[in-house]
Amino acid sequence: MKQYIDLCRKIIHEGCWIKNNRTKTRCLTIINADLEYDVENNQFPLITTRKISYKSAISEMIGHIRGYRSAKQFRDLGCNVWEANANQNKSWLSNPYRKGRDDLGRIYGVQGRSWKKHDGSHLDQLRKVIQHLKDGIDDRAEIITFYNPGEIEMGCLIPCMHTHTFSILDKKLYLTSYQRSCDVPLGLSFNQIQCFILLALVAQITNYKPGKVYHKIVNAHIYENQLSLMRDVQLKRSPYPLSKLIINPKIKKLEDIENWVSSDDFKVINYRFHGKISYPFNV
Ligand SMILES: Nc1nc(=O)c2c([nH]1)NC[C@@H]1CN(c3ccc(C(=O)N[C@@H](CCC(=O)O)C(=O)O)cc3)CN21
Ligand SMILES: O=c1ccn([C@H]2C[C@H](O)[C@@H](COP(=O)(O)O)O2)c(=O)[nH]1
Repeated sequence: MKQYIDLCRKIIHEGCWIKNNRTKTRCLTIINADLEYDVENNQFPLITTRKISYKSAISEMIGHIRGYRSAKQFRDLGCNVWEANANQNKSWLSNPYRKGRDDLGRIYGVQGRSWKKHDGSHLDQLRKVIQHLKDGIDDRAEIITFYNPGEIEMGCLIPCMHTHTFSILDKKLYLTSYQRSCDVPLGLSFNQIQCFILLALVAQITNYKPGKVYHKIVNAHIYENQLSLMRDVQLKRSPYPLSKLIINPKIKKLEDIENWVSSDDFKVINYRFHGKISYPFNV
């Protein structure tokens, strides 16, 4: 929790006001943040200074792993956070690539699971990385990237956590995750959980001990309409000790995640939290 609180304080003390054209809202912004999560010692980075819907964050990650492109698919898994980006942003609603209600376009998992190649075939980046790791291979490019500059206009949003690199060191698996843009009050509460479970899950299905996640953020911001809740409510609270995460040991392969895994396969132990805070969501 300390690193999250320090980041929020840093944005408030050192941030610059930047007008964001997409949302028409000003953001207090800093450039560069480095966070770490200790998966080896099961220090689950679930925010304690407000109640977090962690099941929704876990379901979102499962959806990206499955390559979902519709807000309905996310909803059916128990994650409602893509509804607004699919159906409320004016420029996406008039985008010719949008395939009707709930469509998100070629975002995140669509690129991760079916990157279009020059010859018309598709590349499954995640399957390649998992196969390599299982075979003990780290080619120093065990990279899954959702950022396809040639298809940006085909999605409702440019992927925020856009690249995940896995590394093997001393029989342990590490993850470095890159994020270009971070809504610290809302998005980061989810993204920390997602980085953690991505390493924990991939380590489990490739038979490695998990090590750490290194989470590298470029633009970290607090929207103007979120600032007083963060400064005067959330940051006034004292954090509780971190919780632990138990993942169903029956999850053994990628197909399990594709076919039956849900947020019910993730149990959070000892989650103590302060009351709910409803931050505004800027579409
Ligand atoms: N402005 C903005 N911020 C984001 O964090 C964000 C986007 N847009 N667009 C795409 C995704 C969607 N994400 C979101 C969107 C909403 C919540 C949110 O409203 N969270 C509530 C609880 C929601 C629930 O109960 O499921 C929260 O209080 O954390 C979280 C992540 C992260 N992303
Ligand atoms: O996983 C996510 C997804 C999105 N966000 C936030 C970061 C920004 O506030 C918006 C995206 O807006 P852009 O104008 O495309 O940067 O969503 C996040 O924090 N985490």
